[in-house]
Amino acid sequence: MCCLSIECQIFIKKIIMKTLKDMTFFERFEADILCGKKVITIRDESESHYQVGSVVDVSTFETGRYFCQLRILSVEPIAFSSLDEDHAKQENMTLPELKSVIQNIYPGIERLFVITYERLA
Ligand SMILES: CC(=O)Nc1ccn([C@@H]2O[C@H](CO)[C@@H](O)[C@H]2O)c(=O)n1
Repeated sequence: MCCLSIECQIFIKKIIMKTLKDMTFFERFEADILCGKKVITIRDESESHYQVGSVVDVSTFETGRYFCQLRILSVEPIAFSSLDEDHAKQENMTLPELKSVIQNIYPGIERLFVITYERLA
């Protein structure tokens, strides 16, 4: 039995549902996303819940500033060791750059997910 009021439970559920539909990016990637040079993101398991076909509101990680909406096209598992030039190209980076960025964000994590998206106007 939950001791919170029904209003409180609904409020918490709304926050959770909104959080699951949001995505954040580091500010330095905003320009590449907006001009279509960066068409994937690579995330760990905690961010692998995005539903294919859903539309997510995107904001900056640093300040929470909204900057676009993306439609999720696919969510596929990928091992860190299997990342290749094709992934790097879709990130608008070289492969060593991409691996270094990911190692900084997700140190020691092998099990990752490639999320492909399209920007909505
Ligand atoms: C802010 C936040 O919550 N998390 C992340 C996680 C990842 N990324 C970018 O996705 C690609 C592969 O990981 C690279 O381009 C990353 O820098 C990001 O911008 N923000």
